[in-house]
Amino acid sequence: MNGAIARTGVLRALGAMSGTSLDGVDAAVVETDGITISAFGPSGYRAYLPEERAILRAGLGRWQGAEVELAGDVVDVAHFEALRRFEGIDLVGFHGQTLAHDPRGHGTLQVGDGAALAEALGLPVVWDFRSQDVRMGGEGAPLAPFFHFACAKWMGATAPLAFLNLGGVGNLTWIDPSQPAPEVPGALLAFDTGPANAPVNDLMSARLGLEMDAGGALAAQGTVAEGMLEEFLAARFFARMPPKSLDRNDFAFASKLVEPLGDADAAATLTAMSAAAVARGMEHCPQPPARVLVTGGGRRNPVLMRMLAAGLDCPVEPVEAAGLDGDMLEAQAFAYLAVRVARGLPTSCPGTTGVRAAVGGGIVSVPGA
Ligand SMILES: Nc1ncnc2c1ncn2[C@@H]1O[C@H](COP(=O)(O)OP(=O)(O)OP(=O)(O)O)[C@@H](O)[C@H]1O
Ligand SMILES: CC(=O)N[C@H]1[C@@H]2OC[C@@H](O2)[C@@H](O)[C@@H]1O[C@H](C)C(=O)O
Repeated sequence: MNGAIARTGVLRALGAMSGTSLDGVDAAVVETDGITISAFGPSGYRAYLPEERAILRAGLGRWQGAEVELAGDVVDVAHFEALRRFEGIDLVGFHGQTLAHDPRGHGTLQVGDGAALAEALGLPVVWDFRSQDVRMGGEGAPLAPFFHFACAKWMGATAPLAFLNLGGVGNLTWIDPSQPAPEVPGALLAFDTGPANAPVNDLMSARLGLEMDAGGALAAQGTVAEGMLEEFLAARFFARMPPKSLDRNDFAFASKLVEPLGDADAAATLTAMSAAAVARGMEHCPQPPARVLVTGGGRRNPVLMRMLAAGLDCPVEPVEAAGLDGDMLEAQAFAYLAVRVARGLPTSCPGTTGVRAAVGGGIVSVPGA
C-alpha cells in the first residue's frame, strides 16, 4: 500500500528510533490495529559511523543552524538505509533524533524529515510525535508508555507492573493492566527517572576513550562515594511530582561531582546514581509494582542491575523475561504509536506527559502528496 492508510484492521507498521546514546537506528515491525498488539515482526539496526556520530553530537543542545541541518541529513540517510530493507510495510513511525528538549521553554526538537522519508521509501510516514503534546502543555516525553500498556495486555499481566527503560536517560512506566485503556485515569504513570547510561558513557569517553563501561566492569572495581550520591539525590528534580522529563545533559552536575574521584570510583558512583534515581522515582508510583521489566542497553550492565534490585522491593528483570525484545522496544513503540496517530487515537495523557488532556500527535506524510 503506498497511498492512503486503511482506516480499520491490523496494519503492519515499521517503527524507527534513534536514541539519546547516539549509537544508531533501531527499526522494528509491529502488527497492530493501534490498540492490541497482534504480532511482533522482524527488526534491524543501522549503526552510525563515527563521523556521523560526531555530527549528531555537534548538534546536541542546538535548536537551529548549520549543525542542526547537518545532523538532520545524517538522520535522514541512516533511516533510509535502515528502513528500505523491510517489505510488506503499511506505514512507518519515524521518531527522528532528539537534539534538544526543553518542553517549558523552546519546546522539543527531533531532526529528520518525515516528508522526504515518505517520498524516498514510497510509504506513509508518521513523524514529529512530540510537538503537539508540548503545545498542549505536556512534557512531550516519555511516549513509549501507551505502547508499554499494550505490552502489558499482550503479556496477560493482571497486577501492576513497571517498565524501566535504561538508555542515555532513564524512564519508568507504571501500569495498572486491569484498566481498559491507557488514557483512562489511573492506568498509567510515567516519567523520566534521571540519568541512566549517559553520564557513565561520558566518563568512559572523556577519561578512557571508550564508548561505555561494558558489563559494568569498571564500576565493579570501584567504591560508591556515598556523600556524592546524597548530594545528587538532593536535586530538586527528584522531589518533583511526575510527569517530568529530562534532556540528555540535564544532569551534567553529576559528572562534575565525580570529577575528583578515580576512574573506578567515579564509574561506580555514577552507576549508583542512576539506580538510586529509579528507587526515588518509584516512591511516586501509586502502589509498588509486582515486577520491574528493564529495557534499553542498561539491562546489559550487571552492576547497574544489581544496584537497582538492591534498591527496589520487587523482582527486577530484563524485558526478555516477559518475552519482549529489550533492544527493539522503543522502535516497536514508534511503530505502534504510528498506527495510533493514523487512527486518531491518543498517544499521551495527563499521567504520561502531564498534558492537559489525552492527545494524539504526529504528522502523517504520504508519498506523492
Ligand atoms: N554490555 C553493556 N554493558 C554496559 N552498558 C551497556 C551494555 N550495552 C549497552 N550498554 C549501555 O546502554 C547504552 C545504549 O542504550 P540504549 O540503546 O537503550 O540507548 P538509547 O536508546 O540510545 O537511549 P534512550 O532510550 O535514552 O533514547 C550504551 O550507550 C551503554 O551505556
Ligand atoms: C525527548 C526525548 O527524546 N526523550 C527520550 C529520551 O530517551 C529516554 C527518555 O529520554 C524518554 O523521555 C524519551 O524516549 C522514549 C522512547 C519515550 O519517549 O518514551
